[in-house]
Amino acid sequence: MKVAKFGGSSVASAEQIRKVANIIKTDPQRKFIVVSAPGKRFKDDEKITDMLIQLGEAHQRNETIDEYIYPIMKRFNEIVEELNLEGEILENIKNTIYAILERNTTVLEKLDALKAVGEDSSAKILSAYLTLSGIEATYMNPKVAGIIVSNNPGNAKILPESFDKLYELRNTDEVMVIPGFFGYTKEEKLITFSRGGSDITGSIVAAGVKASLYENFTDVDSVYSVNPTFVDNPQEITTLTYKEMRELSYAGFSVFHDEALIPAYKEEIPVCIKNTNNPDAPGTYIVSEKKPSEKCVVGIASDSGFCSIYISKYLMNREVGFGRRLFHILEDEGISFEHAPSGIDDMSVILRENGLPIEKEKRILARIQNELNPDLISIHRNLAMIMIVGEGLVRTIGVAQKATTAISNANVNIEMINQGSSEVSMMFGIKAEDLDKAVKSLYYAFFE
Ligand SMILES: Nc1ncnc2c1ncn2[C@@H]1O[C@H](COP(=O)(O)OP(=O)(O)O)[C@@H](O)[C@H]1O
Ligand SMILES: N[C@@H](CC(=O)OP(=O)(O)O)C(=O)O
Repeated sequence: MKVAKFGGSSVASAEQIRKVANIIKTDPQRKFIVVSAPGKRFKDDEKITDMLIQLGEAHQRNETIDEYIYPIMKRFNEIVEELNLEGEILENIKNTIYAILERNTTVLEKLDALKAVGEDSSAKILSAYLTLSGIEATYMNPKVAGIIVSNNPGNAKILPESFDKLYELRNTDEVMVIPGFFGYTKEEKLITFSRGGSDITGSIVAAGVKASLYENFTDVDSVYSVNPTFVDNPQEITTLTYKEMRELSYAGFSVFHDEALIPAYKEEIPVCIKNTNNPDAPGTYIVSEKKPSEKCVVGIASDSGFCSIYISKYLMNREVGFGRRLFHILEDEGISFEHAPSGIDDMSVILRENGLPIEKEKRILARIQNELNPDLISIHRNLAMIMIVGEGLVRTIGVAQKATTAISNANVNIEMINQGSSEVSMMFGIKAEDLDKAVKSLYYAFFE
């Protein structure tokens, strides 16, 4: 039996939902369906999740909310009407939104409950439409399904007891439609995963019911070897290992959430990325092992929005506990770091820029200065990271030289190189403004 997750672009309109129903119809193995909230129908369209967040923020500011609720209801109204569904669903969505706004909960809990309305409504709409189309289907709330999560609003983590509970759903005769993106704490509080988290729900359900395949339906035929916004018609990837995909999605392949691989990986459930608009295309398979290929690099991922804290102190290597004290300061300030390359007298800590707002920057620099007494400390913002990924990297000579030559041919300065800790990737830090030319040059060096 298969778990199929349909992303925001797959449920963005009535037309897309009809395609989804056909895909479910053509394969009776597709028993567990996970859906996102309606996403973008065209480039500059708005995602329902973003509209719900704006509504929540306006409510917090005590603004009138009608102008925020109206476009949300208009989107759902169009979908429900075009699919000829009962208007009762719309009433239900509207009442849910108002009930959340009136509830006496914390700001973050309220925002999470609002964000979940998108996925929850999609699941109700799709199950009603499947039933109308003659497929026995039922809406299944994540609480009833057993998706139990930690109490971290906007960043839930799955709790291990969820999987046994999900296993009990395994022998269903009906198609079960589960909203993605959220679960419930043991105290029954609704908490969402991080953005893009319906992929995580799909993987959790696949692991729980021990599916034979987790299909992730989106709007591209496959995972491409580079983000298609950088290069026209990039090469398609037919097979990736979990390790490769984890690195690539962490580093910017937004087609699949980087946290979504872990549950499927632990149960060795293959994942297939497929296109709702072209379901006959074979898609990209993510598996535990693949035949060694002649290509050592499978993908080049990149992301901007990083910054680095650079610290230099003569004889740092001899100062016992220097690194620990530095990380302790970051921990104390609630900051997680991404990478920490170091030398004899120097250390850099790479962070996501949104984790280091300007108001925190001053305090942290002062603490590092006072508590670690370095010779030099500086912060560099607007950095981008490029990750070259492939299981073949370890056994291929000359990859670093090929990559650095490609970056220098693009006339781009490398601010940082990180290789070694992960056997399947090599990372380069550059200025964000140089990202486009560096990625293009790397792509041509490795794939053309
Ligand atoms: N390497 C890549 N291969 C394919 N798609 C990619 C890649 N990197 C980024 N993307 C983007 O991911 C998008 C699909 O992910 P997403 O927008 O989350 O879809 P969904 O609406 O199905 O959740 C694609 O349209 C594409 O722009
Ligand atoms: N709707 C949520 C969760 C999600 O997974 O969406 P999508 O499938 O559109 O990436 C978000 O926008 O974050």
